[in-house]
Amino acid sequence: MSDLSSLICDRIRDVPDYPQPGVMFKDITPLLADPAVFTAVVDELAGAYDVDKIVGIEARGFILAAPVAYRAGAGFVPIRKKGKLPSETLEESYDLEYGSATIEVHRDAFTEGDRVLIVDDVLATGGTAEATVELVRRAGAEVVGVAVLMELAFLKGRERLAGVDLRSLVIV
Ligand SMILES: O=P(O)(O)OC[C@H]1O[C@H](OP(=O)(O)OP(=O)(O)O)[C@H](O)[C@@H]1O
Ligand SMILES: Nc1ncnc2[nH]cnc12
Repeated sequence: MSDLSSLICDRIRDVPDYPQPGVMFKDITPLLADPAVFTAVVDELAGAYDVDKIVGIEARGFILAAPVAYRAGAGFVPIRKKGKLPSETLEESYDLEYGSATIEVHRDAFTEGDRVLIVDDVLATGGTAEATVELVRRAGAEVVGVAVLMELAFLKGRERLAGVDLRSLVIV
């Protein structure tokens, strides 16, 4: 395991049975509160891709994706839960580890052919990431990759992202 991966592991707290029995919740708030680790994560992701836009997924994805966009000199595009974006949207519905949701992106969020990196905190079943890839492509952009802090390998989310470059800073 790399130095950064072990720092990340040390700063992610396991919370059993949240938000429902049987789920081991990966809480990133200790990592966010540690300036050295938070900065190292943002720098690592911002330096690894040549993209026009970074996409962040509400809500935890925003916390990582916005500083990555700033550091990379890229634009930031929010993917929001249904009903929060004010202009015309595209939407996708999906299931995740502990529920289901519908997400949206503004129809005009991208310039045709924009190269895009999707950033989120956790990849679990992959439902959220798969729906986001679909939305970005429907909106006319190219998905260069998906980057997450932590991948829960036993939920096999990676299998739902066939053909997509997936980078997980930690795989558990
Ligand atoms: O791989 P999946 O099974 O789809 O799960 C991963 C998603 O679940 C969490 O978001 P959540 O919908 O809980 O929203 P939040 O960021 O608002 O807490 C997490 O931030 C990912 O986006
Ligand atoms: N176990 C988990 N911990 C944190 N975020 C999640 N999103 C989906 N499953 C999760």
